[in-house]
Amino acid sequence: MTEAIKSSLRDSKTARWVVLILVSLAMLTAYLFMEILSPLKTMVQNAYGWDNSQWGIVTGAQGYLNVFAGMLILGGIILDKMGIRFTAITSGIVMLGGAALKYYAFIAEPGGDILGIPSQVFLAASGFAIFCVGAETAGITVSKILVKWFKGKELALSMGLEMASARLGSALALFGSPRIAAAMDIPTPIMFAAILLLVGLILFLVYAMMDAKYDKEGEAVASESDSSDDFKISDIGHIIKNPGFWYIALLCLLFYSAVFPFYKYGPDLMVNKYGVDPAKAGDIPGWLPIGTMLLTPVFGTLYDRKGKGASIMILGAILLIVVHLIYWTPSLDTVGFAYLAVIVLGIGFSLVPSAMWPSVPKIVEDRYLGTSYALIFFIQNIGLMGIPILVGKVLDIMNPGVSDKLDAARESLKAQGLSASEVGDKITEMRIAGDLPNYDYTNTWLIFVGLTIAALFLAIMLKRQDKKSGYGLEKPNMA
Ligand SMILES: C[C@H](NC(=O)[C@@H](N)CCCCN)C(=O)O
Repeated sequence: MTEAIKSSLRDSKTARWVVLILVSLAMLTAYLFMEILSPLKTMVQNAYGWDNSQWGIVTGAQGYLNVFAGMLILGGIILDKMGIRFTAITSGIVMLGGAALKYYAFIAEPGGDILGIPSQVFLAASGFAIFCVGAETAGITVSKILVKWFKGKELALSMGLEMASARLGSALALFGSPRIAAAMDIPTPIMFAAILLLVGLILFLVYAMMDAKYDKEGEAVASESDSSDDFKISDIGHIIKNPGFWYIALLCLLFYSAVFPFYKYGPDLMVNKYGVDPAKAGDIPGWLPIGTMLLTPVFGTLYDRKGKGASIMILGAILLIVVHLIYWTPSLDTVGFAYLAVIVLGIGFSLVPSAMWPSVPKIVEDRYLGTSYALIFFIQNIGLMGIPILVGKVLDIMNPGVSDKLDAARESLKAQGLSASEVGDKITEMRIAGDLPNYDYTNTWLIFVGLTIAALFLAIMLKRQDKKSGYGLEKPNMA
């Protein structure tokens, strides 16, 4: 009888799936906020006069605290020391705090400079940097939650479904945000997304109650004492001596740098190169997360059953080169090509992660797994920070005078007493009519082409190292 009560929660399929729904929806809200501003680049620039470098400062803020202040590593240590409940709730609060600051930057439109950066840009970047500390920590916490509840059961499936839910969050932001901004104003979608983060925090609180019950039932002792997912500073020395770790970490950096920053610049590319209406700027890039939701589990199953992990990563990198070459080629400027490229990107962005993440346990020993994932995310964040900044800077350099012309038009409209939203709408109209210039992305897009070529090179090196070290990347995961 006592045994039956003890094991009731963990063995309850319903409880497990309730946990999965709670944390998946919480991650949906996190990924939704992560991309809420991405499809608004054209509108934000038209309304507030940010140049591309300033856009890069805000969208690259993902890594300021996670990389420079080592918050991702600290998040791993906090998770290890303070446990799942504390870290889940704290990360929810941190995300909400960062989101509130970002919203304030847009609603208050503060004037003046902070550290030589326009106050609005500085506060929006600070809010996003804080939010991303919470979001990355929430990501590693949710993985640990799923291991706790699903280990030995439907673990891979639960992880796939949680990832699909997160991708749905990105898609909702890309499709919904510009429509809401066009119908209302720019701060409104940010406010909605912040309110959803509050819902995400409530979901984490509900989860914490279930988790406390689970632990009370005593079953958790075994799983909590399984320290394979814990972050340990002492492990770092062992991990970085492994060449396979470096290949996969750098591949992750290059690969994700060619994809996630696409969310930040792709919608504006659609407006400037393909003539898409800014209120629908996220529609074409929005098919990327939808495609990956469906395809990642398919390719994951393929890898589980048939193997060929290193080859899958090589194929994924080749597809990414094709995609970015299509976006780069000036003559391929009809919407059909934009859709074609995003479909191929969806296949590539499903292939690589479905092989990359399950390959890590083949390269590093189980006891170093938690630390390895945190380190890979840390290295990945360097790219997620650096690439948006670089793309913004290069875009400004490659388009001399464009921001100045937009600024001059904005100033004269402001002088007529129009609000930021009204100025934005007018500038948009003038750009569509050809009275004001658009940005030419051609040379700038070579950054993405270069990243994908480097990713292909690393994927080939990883396959060679696999042959040498016998990681078994080409072997199926299932016996
Ligand atoms: C699993 C993986 N997640 C990450 O790579 C996170 N470190 C970064 C998420 C940033 C989202 N803009 C993924 O989402 O594939």
